[in-house]
Amino acid sequence: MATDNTGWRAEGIVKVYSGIQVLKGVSISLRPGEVIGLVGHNGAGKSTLLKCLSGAVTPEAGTISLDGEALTLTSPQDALHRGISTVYQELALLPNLTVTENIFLGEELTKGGTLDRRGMREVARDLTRQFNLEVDVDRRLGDYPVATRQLLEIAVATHRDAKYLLLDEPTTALESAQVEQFLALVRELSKDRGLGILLIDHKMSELYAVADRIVALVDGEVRIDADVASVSEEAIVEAITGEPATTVGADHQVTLDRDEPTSPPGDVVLKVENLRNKDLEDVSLTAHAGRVLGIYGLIGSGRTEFLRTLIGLGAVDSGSIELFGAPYTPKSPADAQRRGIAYLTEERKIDGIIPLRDSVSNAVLPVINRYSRYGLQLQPGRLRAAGNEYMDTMRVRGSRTAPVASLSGGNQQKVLLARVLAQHPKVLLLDEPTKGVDIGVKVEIHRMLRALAAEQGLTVIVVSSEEEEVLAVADDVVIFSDGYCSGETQHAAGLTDADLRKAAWSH
Ligand SMILES: Nc1ncnc2c1ncn2[C@@H]1O[C@H](COP(=O)(O)OP(=O)(O)OP(=O)(O)O)[C@@H](O)[C@H]1O
Repeated sequence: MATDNTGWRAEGIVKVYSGIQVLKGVSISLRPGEVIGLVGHNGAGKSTLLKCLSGAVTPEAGTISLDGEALTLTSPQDALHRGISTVYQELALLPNLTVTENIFLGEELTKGGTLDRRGMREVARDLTRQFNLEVDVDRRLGDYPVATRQLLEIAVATHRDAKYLLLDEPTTALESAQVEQFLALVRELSKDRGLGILLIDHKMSELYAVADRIVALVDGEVRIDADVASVSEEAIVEAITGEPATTVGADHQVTLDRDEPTSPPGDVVLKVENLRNKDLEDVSLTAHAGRVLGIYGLIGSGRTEFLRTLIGLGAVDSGSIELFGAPYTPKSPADAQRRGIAYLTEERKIDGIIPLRDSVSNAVLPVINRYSRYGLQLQPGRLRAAGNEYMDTMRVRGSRTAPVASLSGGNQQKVLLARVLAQHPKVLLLDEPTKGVDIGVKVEIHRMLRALAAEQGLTVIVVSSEEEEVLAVADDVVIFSDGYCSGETQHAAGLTDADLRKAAWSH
């Protein structure tokens, strides 16, 4: 805790949603140059705290002060003018505007009463260069991958004279090289430029790499607030999950018992040969029943486009696909679903959740036909019961009747996984399945996916930017690079993080 008045301090913050105290009197302080790592289970209240501190929501009780002076923040703009800049989980920049327009949104430069387009473009170029972002500042932001947009959000946040930076899970969309770049940036911004940074992150290794202090929130209360040197990862994992760290594992060692027998490759379920389209140069691979196939590759390597092509969202210009031994031409997501393929998107906000429907409906909507008697009359009771069961399996925390958009980010991700399970698929295509999911549940999801393959004979295909995740969950691994996949499969058990990174770069 700060002993003098420098920095900002929040005390006794209480936030209530639907009669429930989501924050139960949280106190936290941040000094210039300091990095706080804020951790906690999905739904612990981390994003809500950040929103209270940035003026996006008003707490029911509590005080915030800056350098000893009491503050009442009325909006994020208000906070911004006082030097508090925030990057939320939901990206806020506008995809239809250019990179430059996004950087200056609402704060455009003028010269002689007119917009100074040239000046703005120059600043934009400088800023993107500083952040090693290879973007054309005149292009639409929406043309760039999520990772680029995420880094740009951070660039924009620091650009506006920020003294304090609040970041909500900024690394979920980044791959390892970009994460390293981001962590270096956090160090530079805090230690060289003196910014105070509050960083929400589920990955212990990232927090231990940059944080000076760790604050762990559990069910809306501060459970740990300690210098990073004085608190062990195990203690934090235990506080968050309520289980000893030895059974859960910190994120960098989320490995399952690799001695467990993996089933030998069963029938070939999916065989892709020389698949080509505008995003895929030449992709061949084979996936078997009863196995988990990990697809590893850098962002832009074609891994996401490949999954989308398999469900009919990308054209097949040439090459062949066989599904269960018969030729398969992907037509549409609905057709793919009828053939037993379930797909989890990486972009839950764009083509995932239906924000205004509740979580149970979100999980079961794609299989609604199964619950209508004689194809006519819906059986809502059975439907909800089934939905609730999947919510339990995925340990979704939060209201099941409120709009799913009011659930925490990690819990929304779990709802989407529940939706995939509800389809009783034979083939699972999962793009970044544990994005934003907390440490405890992440391990559970890995176990569940392996069990679905080993015990029920499903074919599970997982795309992940995290080497640890690929190695923890997959039996076999293929590498995507620049739209190519040779089809050469390696056993995950013998591989290391470094092997994967090297392979992805050297193809
Ligand atoms: N606008 C809202 N309306 C109703 N409930 C909300 C709203 N925003 C958050 N909540 C609830 O507050 C609780 C805390 O959510 P919050 O998003 O702060 O969690 P979190 O710790 O950031 O989780 P995650 O790690 O999943 O991002 C959750 O139970 C969530 O459903």
